[in-house]
Amino acid sequence: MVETPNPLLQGDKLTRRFGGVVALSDYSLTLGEGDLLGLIGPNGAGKTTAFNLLSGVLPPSAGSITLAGRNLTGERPEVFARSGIARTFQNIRLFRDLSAWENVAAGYHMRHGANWLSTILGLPAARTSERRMRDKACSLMETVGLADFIDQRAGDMPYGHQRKLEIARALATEPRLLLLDEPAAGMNATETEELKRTIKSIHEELGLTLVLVEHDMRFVMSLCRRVQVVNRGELIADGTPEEVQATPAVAEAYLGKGRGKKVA
Ligand SMILES: Nc1ncnc2c1ncn2[C@@H]1O[C@H](COP(=O)(O)OP(=O)(O)OP(=O)(O)O)[C@@H](O)[C@H]1O
Repeated sequence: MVETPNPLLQGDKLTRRFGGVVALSDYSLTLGEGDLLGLIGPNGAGKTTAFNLLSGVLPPSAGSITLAGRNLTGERPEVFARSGIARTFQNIRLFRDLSAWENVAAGYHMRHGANWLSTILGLPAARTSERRMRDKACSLMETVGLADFIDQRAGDMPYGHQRKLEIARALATEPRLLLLDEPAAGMNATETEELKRTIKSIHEELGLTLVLVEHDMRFVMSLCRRVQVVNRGELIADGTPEEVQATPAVAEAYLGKGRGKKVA
């Protein structure tokens, strides 16, 4: 296990049951500022459940979640978001008919609250704040490599760009911790490489703490210095990519399912 003094996030013995199904059992996670963690595991292992608990989408059946010393256990997702935990979802959830920058601006509204009425009425203060928001949104779109797509309708953007736009929108909530749920899902090799660069730059330049769930092993192992593996709701490994790959339970978790998937 990894020791982390002054943790940013502490998930302690998190358990989630759905009727008789234990989706996650006694799962613990401690993250320091600036950590970049990959969470992997076979289908149905409990990864999405872990993300749902860490972002407040679901309350845990047992256990606790603390962000920078504040106990968030049982709070609503909005409270998690305002406290600084942002996430993306497996399925793209953009406002398809809005422009790319407006989607990013929606993230600012989530964080700071929106005065939509003054925006609609076109009051001068609202116009100034809209300009400011557009500038901020553009700068984040630059960070994720979408500077050329500011005014494009989100629904018309290529798939890989839409996924990066979701990341920009999550960044607009000014998170302390960003959870990325299968960010490379459905991407081709070029898009995946671009995404890797984007995540690296968010991590290194913005110094953001990140956790990502991903099925693409190569992607996780080459990006994350720390990897956790869950299987059947239980944490079975937590360490460097090399340590995790040398853990017999990890090979068993993948190979034992008869899928012959190599952990590499
Ligand atoms: N809302 C729910 N109701 C009942 N069972 C659920 C629910 N959500 C998840 N489960 C069960 O909990 C277990 C863990 O599911 P989870 O979606 O967290 O796994 P996962 O690792 O994200 O899987 P995948 O890689 O396939 O997305 C599975 O057995 C799943 O069927």
